[in-house]
Amino acid sequence: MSDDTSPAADAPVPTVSPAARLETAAAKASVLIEALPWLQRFAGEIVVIKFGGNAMVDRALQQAFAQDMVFLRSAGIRPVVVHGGGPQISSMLDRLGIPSEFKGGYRVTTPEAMDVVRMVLTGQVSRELVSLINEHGPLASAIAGEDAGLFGGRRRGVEIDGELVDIGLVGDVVSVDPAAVIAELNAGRIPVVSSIAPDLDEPGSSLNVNADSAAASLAVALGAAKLVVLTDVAGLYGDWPDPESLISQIDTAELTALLPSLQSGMIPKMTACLDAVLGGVPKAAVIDGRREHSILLEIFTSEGIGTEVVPA
Ligand SMILES: Nc1ncnc2c1ncn2[C@@H]1O[C@H](COP(=O)(O)OP(=O)(O)O)[C@@H](O)[C@H]1O
Ligand SMILES: CC(=O)N[C@@H](CCC(=O)OP(=O)(O)O)C(=O)O
Repeated sequence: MSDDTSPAADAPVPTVSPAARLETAAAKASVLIEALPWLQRFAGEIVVIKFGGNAMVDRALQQAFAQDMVFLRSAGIRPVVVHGGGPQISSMLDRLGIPSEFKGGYRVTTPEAMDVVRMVLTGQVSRELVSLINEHGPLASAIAGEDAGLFGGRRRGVEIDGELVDIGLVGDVVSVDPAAVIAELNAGRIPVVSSIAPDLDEPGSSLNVNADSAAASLAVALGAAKLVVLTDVAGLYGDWPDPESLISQIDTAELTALLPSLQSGMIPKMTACLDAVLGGVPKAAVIDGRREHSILLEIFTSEGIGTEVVPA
């Protein structure tokens, strides 16, 4: 008797021994069992995940990320995605011939650049992520920080060599009304949030907010159990770029002391983790988004991966 799934008569005979197959099956079972305390710990909890622009440029990584979000949702966790898009914004500004530079890890944002930031984050990056997640079911919905009063922002400069430097339409999130995100979560959806905030001091104008910082503000407002930041390095290096200096755990006091020595994109990222944990989120982790399914390893295994920030 034969059906569609039976091997063809001339198919090669599998060479794996029954003992090896049992061993593989046992290893798979032990991975599932290792996940049990973490499934129990995070059941029903909100986890805010920041998906960084540099980890998003690869299509296969984006697809794996979308699958992971659906996995978390199906396992009873409530993921909220905050996405970046720095490289995508830079590439569009380049194509349009609009000059762009970073100061202290933040993009100097002119009104012309701000239009591009909004277009790329809400019209391109967010849409792509929503459609990838929705390949697995009608789960994801996009929310911009400008929608339904989600974020309120205030302009900020950056301190360089002790001097406050103006970087244009760049802001911090100073108020969060998470009602729209909670409504989506309660409807069983995976909210996908873009980091733009209306300027509270300039009605009608919006601010470019670093996505790490927006993710931290949202995690605090939602009372998230964890903030996970996916990026394009293994984690925080104490002595960048010495590969031996990867830090696996750091507390808020140690991080506060280390912060002034950090460079470029790590400044907003580690400030975000610090603010999240000081704001009551029990743990924040920076992990390597270049490794497929790294978020599952971070949430469901005892060791975790990358750099974990914990209260002092
Ligand atoms: N101490 C450090 N540890 C790790 N990465 C660092 C450090 N200092 C600077 N970096 C740089 O920060 C980058 C991550 O920031 P960024 O490019 O803004 O990431 P993302 O797009 O994920 O937000 C890394 O690729 C690395 O080049
Ligand atoms: C003020 C500021 O720098 N905003 C960022 C917003 C996007 C972002 O944060 O993207 P990543 O997470 O990929 O870096 C920018 O314009 O690039």
